[in-house]
Amino acid sequence: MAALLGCIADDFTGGTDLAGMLVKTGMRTVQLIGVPDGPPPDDADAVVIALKSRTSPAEDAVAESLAAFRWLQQAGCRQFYFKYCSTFDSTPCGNIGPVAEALMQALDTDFTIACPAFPANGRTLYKGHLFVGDGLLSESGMRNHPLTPMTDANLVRVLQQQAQRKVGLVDYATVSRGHAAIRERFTALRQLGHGLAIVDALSNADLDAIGAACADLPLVTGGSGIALGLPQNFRRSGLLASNAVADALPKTGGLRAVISGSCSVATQKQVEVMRASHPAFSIDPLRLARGEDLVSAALEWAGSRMAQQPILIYATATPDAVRQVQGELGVEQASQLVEQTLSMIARGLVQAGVGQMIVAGGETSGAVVKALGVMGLRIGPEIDPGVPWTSTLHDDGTQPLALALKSGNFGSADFFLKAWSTLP
Ligand SMILES: Nc1ncnc2c1ncn2[C@@H]1O[C@H](COP(=O)(O)OP(=O)(O)O)[C@@H](O)[C@H]1O
Ligand SMILES: O=C(O)[C@@H](O)C(=O)COP(=O)(O)O
Repeated sequence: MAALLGCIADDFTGGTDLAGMLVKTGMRTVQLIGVPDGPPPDDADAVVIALKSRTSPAEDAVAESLAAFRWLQQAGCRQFYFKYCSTFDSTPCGNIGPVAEALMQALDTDFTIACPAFPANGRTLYKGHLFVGDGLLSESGMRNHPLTPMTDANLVRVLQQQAQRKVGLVDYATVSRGHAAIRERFTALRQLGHGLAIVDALSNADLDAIGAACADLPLVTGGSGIALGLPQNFRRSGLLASNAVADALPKTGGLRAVISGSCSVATQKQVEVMRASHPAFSIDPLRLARGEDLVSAALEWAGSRMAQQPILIYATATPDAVRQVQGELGVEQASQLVEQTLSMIARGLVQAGVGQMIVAGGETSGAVVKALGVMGLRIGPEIDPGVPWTSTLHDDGTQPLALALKSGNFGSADFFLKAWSTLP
């Protein structure tokens, strides 16, 4: 049977976050890296196409997202999902609005929602304002993000700056009254000429109600949270089995390594914790810019060390250090140098016997996964909310690798240490 839900994720960690959420709710889910050439898998209830488009210019993000959409449409999907970050990460030019509107046009629909809420990870929305933990988005570590600094927590305003259509709000007073009230508000907003609506949400119960209200929307957009409520719609219409077990992974072996190019607050703590007890190698972008071969140096350093215990290779740095590097090299060049270096190191590590790897950072994961020639990911058990283990799929017979793509801001402080124990 054809897949039911067709998803387009704007980065690779976001893709596994969404795919993990769908798997937890009993949908058999496959994540594909980029738009595939071949036919769709015939045993998936949901397909996530992961792009690396979050920081691309809007025209490129739109073109890639439309190509993914067409493939998913041909695969027979009945509803479409545009997944972006739970902290609404977008560059100052912003491509969440343009991609959402291009997909609306392709689907010939005049209304969709935008809801990045993910309460299990502390992302809640109230009166259109996004909170990260106890504070506003604009007061969180996201204000210092190297590529997508978020300095305004009012998402109605942020999305309106990126969109042509009018952006409205489904506020908490409505959401707390349940799915029928939410649906009525959709109708009212439509009649008032709004094409997009930010939706408040504080809890998983709110996400269930929002999901139910979205049953007839051809397109939903959001973080991974609102995926919680969608599978139930397919069950109600008899399209999805009620108790599918969807997170089985093959056993893998091999050496263990962590690659981190994320400078987010959670990753900084995780790097600090791992460095205290495990071998760690730091990548300095200014040394890279001077032409030093840190790929060979890191691989040589890793050599015998990783036979003993998991190793860490990281470019993770404080906001001040990142600002200094970006001041000298420029934002683009700094991130490209780091991403390219980490992905070449990842490839070298796999060639040297690493079979289980954690990659921290969305852009970083995109670069690494591409360098490893991964075609798709099977989704396995969750390590922490939003981060599942996955197993790589290759089209050239390469052995699968156990890979965890960790979003910058997800995971407990000991994530890099404890994750191995949840591997099958
Ligand atoms: N020390 C550094 N200086 C400048 N840029 C860096 C440094 N370390 C990492 N970066 C870049 O910062 C970006 C972090 O983004 P990403 O990998 O998406 O992490 P996150 O998931 O935390 O957002 C990447 O492009 C990475 O190459
Ligand atoms: O929704 C989320 O927060 C994540 O799934 C996500 O997209 C994180 O992106 P990065 O922080 O760039 O890893």
